[in-house]
Amino acid sequence: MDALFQPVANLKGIGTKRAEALEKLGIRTPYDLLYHVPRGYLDYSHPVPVAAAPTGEPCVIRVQIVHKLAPQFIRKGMTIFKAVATDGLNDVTVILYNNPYGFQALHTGSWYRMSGKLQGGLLRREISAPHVLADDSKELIYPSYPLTSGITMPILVRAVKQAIELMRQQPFDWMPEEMRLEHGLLPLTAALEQVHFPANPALMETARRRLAFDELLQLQLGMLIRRADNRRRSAYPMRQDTDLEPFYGALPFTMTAGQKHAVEEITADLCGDAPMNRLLQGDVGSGKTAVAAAACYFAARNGMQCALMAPTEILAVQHYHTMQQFLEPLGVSVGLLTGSVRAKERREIYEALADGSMTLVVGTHAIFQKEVSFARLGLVITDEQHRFGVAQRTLLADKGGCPHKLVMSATPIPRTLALMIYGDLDISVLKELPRGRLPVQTFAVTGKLRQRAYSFIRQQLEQGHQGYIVCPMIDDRDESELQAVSSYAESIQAGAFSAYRVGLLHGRMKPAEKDNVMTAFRNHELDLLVSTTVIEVGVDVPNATILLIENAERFGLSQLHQLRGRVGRGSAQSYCILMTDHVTEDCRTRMQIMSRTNDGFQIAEADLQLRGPGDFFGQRQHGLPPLQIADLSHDTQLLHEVQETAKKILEKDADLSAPEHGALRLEVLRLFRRSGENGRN
Ligand SMILES: Nc1ncnc2c1ncn2[C@@H]1O[C@H](COP(=O)(O)OP(=O)(O)OP(=O)(O)O)[C@@H](O)[C@H]1O
Repeated sequence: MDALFQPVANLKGIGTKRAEALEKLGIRTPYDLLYHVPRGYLDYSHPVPVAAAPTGEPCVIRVQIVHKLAPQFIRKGMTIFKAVATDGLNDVTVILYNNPYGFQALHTGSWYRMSGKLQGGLLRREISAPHVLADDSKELIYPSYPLTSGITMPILVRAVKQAIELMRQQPFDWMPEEMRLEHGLLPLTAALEQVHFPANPALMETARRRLAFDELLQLQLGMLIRRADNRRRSAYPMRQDTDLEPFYGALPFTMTAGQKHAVEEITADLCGDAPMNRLLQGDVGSGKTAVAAAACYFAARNGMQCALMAPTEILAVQHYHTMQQFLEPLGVSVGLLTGSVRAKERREIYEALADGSMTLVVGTHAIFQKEVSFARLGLVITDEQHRFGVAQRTLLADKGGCPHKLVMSATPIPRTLALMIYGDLDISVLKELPRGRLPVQTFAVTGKLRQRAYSFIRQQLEQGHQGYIVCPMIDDRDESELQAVSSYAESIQAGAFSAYRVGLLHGRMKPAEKDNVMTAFRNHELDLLVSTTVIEVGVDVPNATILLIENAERFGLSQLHQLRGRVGRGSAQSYCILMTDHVTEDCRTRMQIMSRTNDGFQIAEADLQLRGPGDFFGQRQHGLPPLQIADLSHDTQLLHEVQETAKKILEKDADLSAPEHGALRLEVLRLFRRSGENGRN
């Protein structure tokens, strides 16, 4: 078993240079190679006759080399090698580019299977740069691996075969047989072998299932252990009898039962000995900010300072105003710390935070600066939505020993998935929206109806409401796109909306300019705001009742839902118009889903199905180790089984310290090490 964990350079055909290249793929040992699973497979088992091969489509043919032509030297760096082959009935020309070794390996008179795309007419068919396999090969399904420069497919295949051989000599499996049989899983050695060189497609699936099970189980265990670790730390416990009534009494509305319940869960955590690590999940507009404010008030009454981090200046300013409105009348001092706060004010805030005279600071990543120190930081609130990296969160947490942490997210995700992704957090969910909210009515229309849509918007503005028009920009730095959005705003101001006050907001504006526009919109000095997606997260102007999204096809479902959440935040009926001339099936499906439901959970689930978890989570830094085999959106059944298993394992052995869990523990560490960070602390 030892050789499996020695440097990969020891394998035949690898050496130091290739070992360095493999390191780029995260491969250091033969064991790592075993987990470098194929991205796909080339299945040579069903060749078709040359005459029946569809032009330009991937297929496999079985041919004999008839004769090889002289190489054609085209220019420096380009030599073409050709051979004529036949399947017994029809000829096909095999073409290789700059591949003398591949050409040498083809022998006249021998039979091969070739995978590629056929081109040319019926009389002169060609196959360019095919993957080639000797016809008498025992393995007909071949792996196709992610590669890196200096490592070709044959090199990797040869190395993987050696790694498999090493594992075969001394098979091992961390999973007890009983568990394996209970879940119908292959032994580890067989699974690793079959995932690389499957005897048939069914076995490949079974092998993947075993490895996906392992991966998910290790992820789940890692998250749960981290949660348990967190519980063992000690935090400053707050007083249970802290009176929240003054806060509730000063709120301009009555909290929903859901909000109150979330506040209870949070304050119970704050009174515990261990630091809180909680996710507050709620659909768009569900009132998470008020819950966060209650938590800040509670901490403040206990003499602790709080930090609330927003992703953009616009949101930081908005949260700052909200917190001021809710908390300052109750004697809680609130400060704003963003990149555009002037140096003098900033210094004052630094001082006030350091000497403890300021209780709550709201800001962007400006809060991370090393000049910022707190007298007694007790609570840190961030928004998962806000794409703070784990590293940044850690930085802030470091500023105050072991503060309580609350993460807010407006992306409702299915429960099994949440248990996995946020396995290290406790979860509070806001299920209902504040009373009196009406679902946003949503329509998908084509550009032909633009004038009607504008007239509909005018009706809303006429009634004293406000509206947004969102113009997507692919690239914020692209001058011509920026120009297009600006001209759009100018042209509607001069035309369809000449009787109204139109504002423009885009990502390239200076923070102070953005702030001015948002303030004007909030104060109803503007009726209509043309905006790029900077309004996407969290902007809260309840008087806005109409939203038009141009080129709606450019957005994924979750993003459309976020955008739509900018209206329907008051008691008036709100509307969302999705404008698109796109007619693809996928786009139509998205528009239909949006028109049909306002339920964030349903939308998130549909989004997950349509795009897969990679895109769904997008650039958001959720701090999860990258999964190589399992697919969080499709392996739902497996997720259930894994969660049950993880629970059972930890009930008996909370930190996997029992000797029989030694190997499993190593695997968990390996998985988390792959993510390059120590996670969500
Ligand atoms: N219980 C309530 N009753 C009435 N209005 C409420 C209540 N709670 C919050 N609101 C108001 O609802 C609006 C939305 O609240 P908030 O901005 O906290 O939503 P959110 O959950 O942060 O949404 P998003 O994820 O879209 O930012 C705000 O204008 C807020 O003042």
